Amino acid sequence: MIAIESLSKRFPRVTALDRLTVGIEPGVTGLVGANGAGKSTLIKILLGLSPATEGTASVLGMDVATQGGAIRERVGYMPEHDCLPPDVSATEFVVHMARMSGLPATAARERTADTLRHVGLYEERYRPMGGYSTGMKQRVKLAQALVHDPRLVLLDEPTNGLDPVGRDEMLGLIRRVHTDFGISVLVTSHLLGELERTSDHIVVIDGGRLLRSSSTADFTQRTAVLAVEVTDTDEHPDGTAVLRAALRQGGLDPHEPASGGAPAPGAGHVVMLDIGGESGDADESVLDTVRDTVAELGLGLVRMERRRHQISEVFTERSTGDVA
Ligand SMILES: Nc1ncnc2c1ncn2[C@@H]1O[C@H](COP(=O)(O)OP(=O)(O)OP(=O)(O)O)[C@@H](O)[C@H]1O
Repeated sequence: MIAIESLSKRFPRVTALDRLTVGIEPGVTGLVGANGAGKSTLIKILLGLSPATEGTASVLGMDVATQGGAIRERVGYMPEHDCLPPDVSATEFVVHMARMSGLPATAARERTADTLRHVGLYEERYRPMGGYSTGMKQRVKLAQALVHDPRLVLLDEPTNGLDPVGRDEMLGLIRRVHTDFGISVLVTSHLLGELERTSDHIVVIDGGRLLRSSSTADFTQRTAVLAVEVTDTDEHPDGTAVLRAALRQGGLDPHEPASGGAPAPGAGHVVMLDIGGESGDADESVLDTVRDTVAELGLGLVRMERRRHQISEVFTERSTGDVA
């Protein structure tokens, strides 16, 4: 869908993209990076709206430097910021965008009605958009990106400003853009864990550089971790500290739960251990060691739970130097 080769974008004082090389396959791809990582800059270059300083990129086989117009005919784009005229209705606006994309008047009206229904806007689509909630505005922005039936859509922070329920609904809609219509999606987010369930593939950029590009499953399964939750006792008022020390003596390498993301209930009493390798199969002897250590210390064992890494942990580990 997209081929990016050694792409750089330098502004006078900032390098927004730094020799980025990555390929995007059909499906849903999450482009993840902190604010300022270069996501919006990349999208603007892919649409042919902003020239790269160096390097090349193509979208659906078309060169972004010379075929921007043709790319924008076949690609849908949902910009990050509020961009809707307040005094026209969603229907008027989306019909207009469909006409701009080259649809004849009748087809534009039909496609607009279908698309607005698909994103969950009904009677309110005849009202001026100035009175819409953020969630409704985001839906209109998604609808105008889809109305001309593109092969690919680029969605820049579509969950921005939404509450948790609105976020989940938007992510569900995005997933269905691919499953129901076969349209490929490149969707950005600065929230690291947000796209885990929505995307087939995750690309992480940081400071304009590629940090990692892999399937979502690879991201979260690469290593298994064991969460061990214990109670405190009168003898050991800090159960996790004493367990960590004892496990280290036993040759294991326990660590604290990653910060970021909502702490799980009881997170203050959890010790994490990396177990198993690429396959995620735990070495049984590690489980035995943990159980015996907890028993010898006389702590209560609340749970031993094997779980997958979360994307946010990839970042946390990176910053502490554990993962290249
Ligand atoms: N027109 C511009 N002139 C100068 N600097 C720019 C311009 N556009 C972006 N930048 C800078 O380039 C860097 C990358 O910005 P970009 O908007 O691509 O990041 P982002 O990952 O999309 O973050 P956000 O989600 O906050 O928009 C930032 O440091 C930004 O300040």
